[in-house]
Amino acid sequence: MRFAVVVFPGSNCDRDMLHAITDGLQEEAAFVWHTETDLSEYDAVLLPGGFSHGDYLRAGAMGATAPIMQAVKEAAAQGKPVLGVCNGFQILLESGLLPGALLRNEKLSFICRNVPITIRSKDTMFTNQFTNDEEIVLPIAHGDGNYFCDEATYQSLAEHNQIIFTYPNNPNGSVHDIAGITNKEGNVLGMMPHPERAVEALLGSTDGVRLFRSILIHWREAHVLNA
Ligand SMILES: NC(=O)CC[C@H](N)C(=O)O
Repeated sequence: MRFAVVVFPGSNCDRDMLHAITDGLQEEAAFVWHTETDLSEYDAVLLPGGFSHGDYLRAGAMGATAPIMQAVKEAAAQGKPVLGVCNGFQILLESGLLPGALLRNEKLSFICRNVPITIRSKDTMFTNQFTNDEEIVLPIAHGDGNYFCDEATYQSLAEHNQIIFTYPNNPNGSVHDIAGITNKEGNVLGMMPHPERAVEALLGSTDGVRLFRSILIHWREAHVLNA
């Protein structure tokens, strides 16, 4: 399986993301610069964390206008897995691929620590290696991680099982403790916690590998086992 790691000016988790795929998952991954326009040779698209364009204007707002985003939208429309982590989540929201917005953390300070995360749905291509209500540990590292959507959007997210991760101890003020959501089709996931920083026991958690393995297993079931 071939993963694209999209790199924006100011991305700083792109190498961790590549490492998670090539070393954690033992699959292929390549960097794709934000000015590129074609992702057709990839099976999945990863938008890494960081500070694209220095978070100027709003975090993710300028990244969302990059030439590569048209190709990301095409990949999403084709049903390919698209994962945005942290700044990648911010870019997915700003580009309209996911609903809602990420505001400044409630207490206005940058938070960088491991936190518990609850799996709310294992029935996705990103979470099939977990169990429902399982608690895992992932690092967070953000200043703008306070997820917000209006009540109607929340009701729709809940109704369509699009809320995938929540915080049992809400660190940033996110509405309804939301840490990660998918689109209605379930193939675009945005999340604030960093699975790519949780792929080695030495660094405190390997729970992130199970998320990447979920994508691989889903893809193999759809493309290899049925071939
Ligand atoms: N680790 C990150 O991706 C940081 C995200 C973002 N720019 C913030 O501080 O909110």
